[in-house]
Amino acid sequence: MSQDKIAAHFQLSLAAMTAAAGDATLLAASRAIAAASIKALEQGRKILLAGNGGSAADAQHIAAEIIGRYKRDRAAWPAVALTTDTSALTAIANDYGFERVFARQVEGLGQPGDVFIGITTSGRSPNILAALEVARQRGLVTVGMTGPSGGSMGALCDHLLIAPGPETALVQQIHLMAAHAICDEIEVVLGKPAP
Ligand SMILES: O=C(CO)[C@@H](O)[C@H](O)[C@H](O)[C@H](O)COP(=O)(O)O
Ligand SMILES: [Zn+2]
Repeated sequence: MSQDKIAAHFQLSLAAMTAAAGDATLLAASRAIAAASIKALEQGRKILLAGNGGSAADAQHIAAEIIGRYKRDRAAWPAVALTTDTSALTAIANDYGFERVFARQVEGLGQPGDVFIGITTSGRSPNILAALEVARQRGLVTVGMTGPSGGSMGALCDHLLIAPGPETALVQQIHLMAAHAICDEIEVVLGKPAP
């Protein structure tokens, strides 16, 4: 691979990030997700997250920022990625189908007032849509993070962040940038140094 070709990946990323930075709808959604997360954490609720593939890694990354820390030393806040327990994932997939792997965990772990963040760049992953449905039925705040093809998720989501990336990888990059901004806001508002 030529260096020019590698540089082109960075240029594409730059263009996608520039589009995202000027996307008022995305910025408003990010603010709203931060506010909903702050409200839930203030009330002692938790944040659940799920995604497939790279978005599973993003779910884990975001959960780690919240329960560990982003930039500030402060109390731990409850956040769980539903992508990590291979025993639960394989049992649920084996017994109920892969479509239920997150929905079943939301059913077991989710409480009214918790936040569920479902990440799907296409907006079409059945296991994320099923989990959003269960989350809504159980009274969780439902958040979707998706790409340009995921607009129909809006029917299942209290807050929907649509990243204006032209392909999955760039949508993922925008999701992660938005998530870091959201974590930053949560820490600024709630973060006091740990005792
Ligand atoms: O990371 C990547 C591509 O960058 C892949 O692993 C990607 O996440 C997988 O193909 C996922 O299955 C895509 O699912 P989704 O984002 O459409 O819900
Ligand atoms: Zn990837």
